[in-house]
Amino acid sequence: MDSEQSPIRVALLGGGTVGGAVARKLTSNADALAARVGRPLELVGIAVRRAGRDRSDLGVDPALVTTDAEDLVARADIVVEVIGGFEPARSLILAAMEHGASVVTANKALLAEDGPTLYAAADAHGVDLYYEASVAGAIPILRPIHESLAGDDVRSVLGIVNGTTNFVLDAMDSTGAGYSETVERAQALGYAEADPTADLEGFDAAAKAAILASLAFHTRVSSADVYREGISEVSAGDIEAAREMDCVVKLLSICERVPGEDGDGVSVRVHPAMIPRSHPLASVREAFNAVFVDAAAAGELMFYGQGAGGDPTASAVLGDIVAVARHRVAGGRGPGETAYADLPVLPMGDALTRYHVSLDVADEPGVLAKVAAVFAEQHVSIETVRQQIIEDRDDGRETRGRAQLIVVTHVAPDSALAATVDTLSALPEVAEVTSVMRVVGF
Ligand SMILES: NC(=O)C1=CN([C@@H]2O[C@H](COP(=O)(O)OP(=O)(O)OC[C@H]3O[C@@H](n4cnc5c(N)ncnc54)[C@H](O)[C@@H]3O)[C@@H](O)[C@H]2O)C=CC1
Ligand SMILES: N[C@@H](CC=O)C(=O)O
Ligand code: NA
Repeated sequence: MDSEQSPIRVALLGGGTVGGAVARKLTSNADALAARVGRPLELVGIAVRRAGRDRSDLGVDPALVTTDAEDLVARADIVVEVIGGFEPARSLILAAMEHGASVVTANKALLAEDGPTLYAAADAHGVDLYYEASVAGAIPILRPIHESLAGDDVRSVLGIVNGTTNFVLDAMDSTGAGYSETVERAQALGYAEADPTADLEGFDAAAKAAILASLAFHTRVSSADVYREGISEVSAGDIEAAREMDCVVKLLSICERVPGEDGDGVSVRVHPAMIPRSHPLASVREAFNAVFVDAAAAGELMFYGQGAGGDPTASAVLGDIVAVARHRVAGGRGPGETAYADLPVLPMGDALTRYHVSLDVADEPGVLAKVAAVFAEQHVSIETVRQQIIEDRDDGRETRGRAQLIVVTHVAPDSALAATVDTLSALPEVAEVTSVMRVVGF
């Protein structure tokens, strides 16, 4: 039992982008934090991977820096895990809980893979597990869903939850900057994960979608359940096609509760999509994030802010530290996992989506009818179709006998749309399917 005057001991695992910012704010804002908690927070150590590096950037007594994370977790009331990845993060979190420490983590990859194990350990040892920083950085989104909306029924969560990919797509659209140079800038600014593949291939956004869906629908959703496409296949042609439609391309995380005759299911997916420039998500620039939540009684709610970077992420981590420290002072714990609904996660093929398809076709009689027939065979209804003659790129003269067809569909099962594109690609009249992109928000 903590005594009334003794400080609450905080151990920090990881002193990188997020850990460094947390260490600096814990130290520089110590008095205000103590007043908010009702007891001082004492930083008892920072575990790092390698000894001997100059860690003056952390702004703490160098004696606090250690490579012995196992020893550190045994000496803390609150353990803050900002190492990332699966191991040793998972073992250290479990060890911390065994020692009776509450855990604050920003580790979406681990939570989305193994959240139930962490929650079970928190229950078994009567401690808190808080992770607001793991989704959309500084934006308060998990506690609003888990606590503020606990009396409502969430119908959908739609958002931009990866700063790196938004930064890259935004730069490609607005400045025409190249893909690789923009990724390097995102890394230098501390947005990208250590391995940017996690960002660029959508793994980071998929982990966040799994966490959001689990909380929103009271159902266990893991990263493996999430349909995922990243942005590495998004070409300058796709960005241009979007611009011609007065749209932008965004990497969206979409979590929906889908009513069904045999009971509801959930659809959880991450993929690039075209959205109209007039849509509020289109104005989310650089590394910013935004999340829309639609709940039965509340209606639509929008959350916007910085989703990545040291200080913004530290804001969410510190909020969690204060929350769990207050529980220590008052006694008791915050809410645990609610997975009672146990809804099935539906396959991507069943998701209802819309496609934008650009085709380079032979400009001959009957081609449009043949293309339309492929859509009809799959029961995909066409909303708009536009044809333009393809011009010679060098001298602006028309290229004889070729045209571009741009088709936007109505909503249909994703499997039917995918099959339509496969069949179109094999048509002799179709020289090339130049762009395929899902469309959201029209
Ligand atoms: N950077 C960001 O904008 C955000 C990061 N996150 C999450 O926060 C966590 C940390 O991310 P960053 O600070 O960006 O990573 P980082 O790579 O900058 O820092 C990780 C730190 O962990 C330390 N570390 C690695 N292995 C260790 C070990 N075995 N023992 C002790 N320390 C070890 C490293 O030395 C480094 O100081 C990750 O889970 C990440 O997904 C969440 C939201 C935003
Ligand atoms: N790499 C992530 C950091 C936050 O989670 C991102 O780019 O959003
Ligand atoms: Na957050």
